[in-house]
Amino acid sequence: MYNLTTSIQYQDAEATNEFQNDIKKILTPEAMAFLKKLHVKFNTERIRCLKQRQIRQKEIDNGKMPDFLPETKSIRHDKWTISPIPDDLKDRRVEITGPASDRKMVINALNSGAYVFMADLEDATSPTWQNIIQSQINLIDAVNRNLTYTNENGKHYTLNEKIATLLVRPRGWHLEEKHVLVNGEKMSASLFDFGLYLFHNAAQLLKNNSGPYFYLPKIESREEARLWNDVFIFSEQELGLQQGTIKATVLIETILAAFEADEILYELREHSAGLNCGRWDYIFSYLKKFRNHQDFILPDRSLVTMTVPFMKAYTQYVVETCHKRKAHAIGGMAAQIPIKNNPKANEEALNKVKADKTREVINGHDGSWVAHPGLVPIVLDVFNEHMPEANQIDRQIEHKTITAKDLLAIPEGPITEEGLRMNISVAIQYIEAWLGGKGAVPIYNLMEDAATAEISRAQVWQWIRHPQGFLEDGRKITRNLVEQMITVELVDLKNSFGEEQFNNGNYESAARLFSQLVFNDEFEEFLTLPGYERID
Ligand SMILES: CC(=O)SCCNC(=O)CCNC(=O)[C@H](O)C(C)(C)COP(=O)(O)OP(=O)(O)OC[C@H]1O[C@@H](n2cnc3c(N)ncnc32)[C@H](O)[C@@H]1OP(=O)(O)O
Ligand SMILES: O=CC(=O)O
Repeated sequence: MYNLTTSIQYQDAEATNEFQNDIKKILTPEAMAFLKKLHVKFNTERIRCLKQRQIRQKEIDNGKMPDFLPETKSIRHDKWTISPIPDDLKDRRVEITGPASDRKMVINALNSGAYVFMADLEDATSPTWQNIIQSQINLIDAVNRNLTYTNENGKHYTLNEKIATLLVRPRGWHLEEKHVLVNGEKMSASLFDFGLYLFHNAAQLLKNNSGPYFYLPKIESREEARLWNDVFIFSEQELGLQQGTIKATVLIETILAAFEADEILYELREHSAGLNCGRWDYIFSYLKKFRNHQDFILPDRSLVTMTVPFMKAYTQYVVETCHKRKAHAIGGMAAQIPIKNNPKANEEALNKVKADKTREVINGHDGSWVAHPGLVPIVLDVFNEHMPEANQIDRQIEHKTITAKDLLAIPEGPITEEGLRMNISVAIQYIEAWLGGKGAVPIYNLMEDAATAEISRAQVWQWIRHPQGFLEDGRKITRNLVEQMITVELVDLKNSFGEEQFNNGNYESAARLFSQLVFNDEFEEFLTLPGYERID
C-alpha cells in the first residue's frame, strides 16, 4: 500500500525484486507528488459525478427518459468547431486495441500497420497491481522506442521504424486504485493511470513529434467530460505544457452520453480528438439504464447487431455530430477475430469484419477498431477503397434527423436457450480469465473483454426479473433454471479443459461471482467492482 500523505513506501512484501524495481521506476517521488495533486484537486468532483449517475438512474427508474437537454440547445445549434487536430491524428483509418500490460502485444500492435494503437488499461486489462505497473513500464519503453520482448522460444521482438500513433485508455471514473491512498482514501484509478502516463511521457512524446493522447471511457455526461478537461488544463499548467497539448477521443459508449455527444465535444473542444462508438459498452449501458422498465428487453446478445434501429441511430448521430464540429468519428469493434485451423469458419469471420467496416465507412466513420493484427489489412483495404482522403470529416452525409425516439427504439427478437446458455458460459469463462489477470480473451472464436461480458451477465439478470423473460419455447427464465445451467456449464468446462486446468483455474469462484451478479436484486454497476475485491 502506498500512502501519499504520510510516507512513500517502496517496499512491498509480496513483490519480487524485479517488480519492486518496476514500482520504483514508476512511483518516483516526483510522480507521486503530481498524482497527489491530481487526486486532491479532482476527487471530490469525481465522487459528485458518480453520485449524479445514481440520481439520474433513479429518475430513469421513475420514468424520466433521456432526451436532448433544453438547457444546452444553443451548444447543439451554434456554430463552433474543435481545435485543429495534430498531424499524427489526422488519418486514423485503422486502429488496433489491446491490453497495455502485455509487452509482446504492445509491440505487435505498434508494428501492426494500424495507424493508431489504443493501449488499454480499461476493458482489456484485469487491473492487478502487477498489470497496472507493467502497463506503465511498457508505455514508457514504447514512447522511448526501447520496448523489446523475448519469448520462451527465444524469438525477439522490437519496434519497427514506423509505428502506430499511441493513445492510452485509462480506467473509468468509477474505478479506484486500491494500492495507493491519498489522505486515507483510495486513489481514483483514472487519475492514477492518466497522471503516471502523462508525467513520465509527455516531454518525450512531444520530442517524437507526437503528444499525450488518450481515449476516455464510460463517460455519462458533459459534466464528466468537463472534469476531464479541467484535469487536462491543470496538468498542462503543472507540467509546463502548452494548453491544448493533451488530446482525447471520448468513447460514446453509454446511452446518456449519446444524448450529450455535442456537449461532450464542446466541453473538450480545445483537447478533443473526436468521438468513438464503443458499441459493446453502449449495449450494456442501454440494458443497465432501462433495466427497471417493463417495456425494455433485449433479445439474444447475437441479435443486437449494429443494424438494429437504436444502434444504427446512435452511430449516425455520432458521425453527424462529429463532422459538424470538424472532429473524427471513429467506429467500433467487431468481435470476430481470425480463427485458426478452420479455413471456412475463418473466412466467414473475416467476411463479417469486412461487412461491418464497409457499413461503417459508408456511414461516414473516419476509421475503425480491430482487435487483432490479422484484421488490419482487411480494414485498411475497406477504408482505402471508400475513403481516399485521410478522413471524411468534410463529407456531409444525408441522414434523417435522429430523434430521442430513434435512440431509444427497442429491438425485437427471441431469447433462445442457446442464447441464455451462451451468456452464462461466456460470462463465467471471461470472469475466470479476469480473476486470473487476463482482461481480453478469445471465447468461442470471439474477442471477449469486460464490456462484452457485462452484456452477458446483465441480460441474464434482466431476463430472470422481466415479465417477458421467456425462452422462445415458452419457459420462463428463472433463478432455478439459471442455477441448473450454471451447474451444467461448470461440468462442461471441466470436461472440455480437463480436470487439471479446471482445478488450477478460477472457474468455481467465477461461477460464484457470476451468481452474485445475476441473483442479487441490487444490480452491480460494473462487474469489475466486485471483481476488483477478488484480485491482488
Ligand atoms: C469492447 C472493447 O472495449 S474493445 C477494446 C478492448 N479489447 C481489446 O483490446 C482486445 C484486443 N485483442 C486481444 O486481446 C487478442 O486479440 C485476443 C485476446 C482476443 C486474442 O489473442 P490471442 O489468443 O493471443 O490471439 P492469437 O493467438 O491469434 O495471436 C496471434 C498473434 O497476434 C498477436 N495479437 C493478437 N491480438 C493482438 C492485439 N490486439 N494487439 C497486438 N497483437 C495481438 C499475438 O500477440 C500473437 O503474436 P505472436 O504471433 O507474435 O505470438
Ligand atoms: O469500448 C468499446 C466498446 O465497444 O465497449
